[in-house]
Amino acid sequence: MSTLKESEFVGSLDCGTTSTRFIIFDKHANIIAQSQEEFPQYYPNPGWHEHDATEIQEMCDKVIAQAVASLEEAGYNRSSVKVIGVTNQRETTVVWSRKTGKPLSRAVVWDDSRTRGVVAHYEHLLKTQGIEVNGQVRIGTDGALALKELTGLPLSTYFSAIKLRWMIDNWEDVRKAHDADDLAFGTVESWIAYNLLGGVSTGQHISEVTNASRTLLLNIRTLQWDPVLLRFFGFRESVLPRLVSTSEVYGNIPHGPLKGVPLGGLVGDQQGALVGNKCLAQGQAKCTYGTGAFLLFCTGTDIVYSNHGLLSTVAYQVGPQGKTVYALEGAIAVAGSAIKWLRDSMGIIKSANEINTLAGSVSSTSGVYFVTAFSGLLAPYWDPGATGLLVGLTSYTTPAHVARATLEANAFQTRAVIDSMVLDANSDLAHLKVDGGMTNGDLAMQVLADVGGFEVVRPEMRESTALGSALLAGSAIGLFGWDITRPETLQEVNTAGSTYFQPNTSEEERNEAWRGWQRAVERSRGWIETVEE
Ligand SMILES: Nc1ncnc2c1ncn2[C@@H]1O[C@H](COP(=O)(O)OP(=O)(O)O)[C@@H](O)[C@H]1O
Ligand SMILES: O=P(O)(O)OC[C@H](O)CO
Repeated sequence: MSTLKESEFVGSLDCGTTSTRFIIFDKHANIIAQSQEEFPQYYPNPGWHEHDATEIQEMCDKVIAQAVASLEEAGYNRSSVKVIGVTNQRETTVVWSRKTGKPLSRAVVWDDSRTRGVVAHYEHLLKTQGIEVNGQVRIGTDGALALKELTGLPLSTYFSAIKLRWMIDNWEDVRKAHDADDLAFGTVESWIAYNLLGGVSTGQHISEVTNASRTLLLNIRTLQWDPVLLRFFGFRESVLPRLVSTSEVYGNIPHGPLKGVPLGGLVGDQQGALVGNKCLAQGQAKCTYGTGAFLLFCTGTDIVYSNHGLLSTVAYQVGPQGKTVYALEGAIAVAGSAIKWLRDSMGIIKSANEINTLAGSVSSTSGVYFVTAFSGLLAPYWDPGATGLLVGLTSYTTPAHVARATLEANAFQTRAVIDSMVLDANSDLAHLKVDGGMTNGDLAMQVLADVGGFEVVRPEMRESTALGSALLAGSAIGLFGWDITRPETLQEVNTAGSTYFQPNTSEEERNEAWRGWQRAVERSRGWIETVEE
């Protein structure tokens, strides 16, 4: 007879860019068991970044099995996991065959910038032929505006439709599958859900709306795939998944350690972190520092269109009939990945955490700026022609100055996004709630406060992304009385304390440093001069 205890927990599978983790939470968001694994990154050419979708799937299976084993070691029966949610790196584009259920190519990762030429092509198309919306051709800057009104997004290498176009045009297997109506397109949650729910035999081809709002194919007002966009990018309708909400039961897991458990939440990781931080209502914001950094500001049920380089995106939709809640987003492509680059490619540090010690060994960068534009610049600059730039070097410069400049780059980009957010949302930001791997570094957080001039609030339990998908999944089955649409039901969740970082700089110092950063950004912009369509 089993001596394992029965309880009630919720599981969350967090498939980030760098690693995959499965975390089992109790009703207060205490972590009962967890497992995390990094998976391989492929950089086959400058600016290219790929994942193997099969490896992602295998890693998901592995971390689930490991966390369930830890749960049992902690004395709990696996049947205590009542529901699970999934949260994921967004925009990364996966293509697989409907017939075999196997990937047709590597996945193209969100920060991959090989598609500059595709972007140039569609910019040209907007200028010369425009886009037909409601029988009216909108052309040139009005065409770009039409695209922004439909999707909330600008044309950029960042979004999935651009990547999918490149994959169909350049990879023969993908093109053949598209021609033969055998191509299934999905962002990462779509691929994970397909496999979790049984793969080719019983799997469902679904996509969740926060993820879909990053494809350039979703109409963010109607929350439907838009035929105008499908025509503009030239895809067959058969490639598209069925749209689902952020919190509902999509099906039960048919086999494996969690056999029979419902899948109740799917959410893009940044929106997951917004929910996990309980920023559910208009005016609440958070910034997550993982591979990249993403500041989301909840705008409630209104879509706020940015005039300062931010994205309008879906924050969540609870249930198929639920109201859509939106956010303004500042997406920064490079945050923790610059630290990983210092570790893996430059060998300046041996572990990510070491950047804090190295950067802390000097009190300033001594004039060094590092524009970490490894795949162009996203918000608020949107310049695919920018490249990484280290400037202000002298013979006095040491790795410690470069390390500190890397932390400052992150802080300057955050300030740029916040400045835009203040202008667009017409509201000031007194403090910034943060989470993600990079927030483990105390110095990284102090530099953020010093450069930004605002208070940084770091929660004790900062697996907010995973917690968000757990809350959405729990809410889908009414576990613990959770209901995302009634924030008061979440009051008992994650009440552990926070650490506060206050700025230790004068406004004058901050403004001087900021001027230096802006000059450095100007020099990095447009470094790639010509982009072939
Ligand atoms: N102590 C630390 N100080 C600064 N950065 C760190 C630290 N620990 C991890 N990181 C950075 O955090 C990133 C991983 O964060 P994580 O939230 O797990 O990312 P993702 O969700 O993108 O996979 C890595 O790029 C790493 O460089
Ligand atoms: O893996 P992260 O946490 O850097 O998040 C990636 C984003 O979802 C990309 O848009």
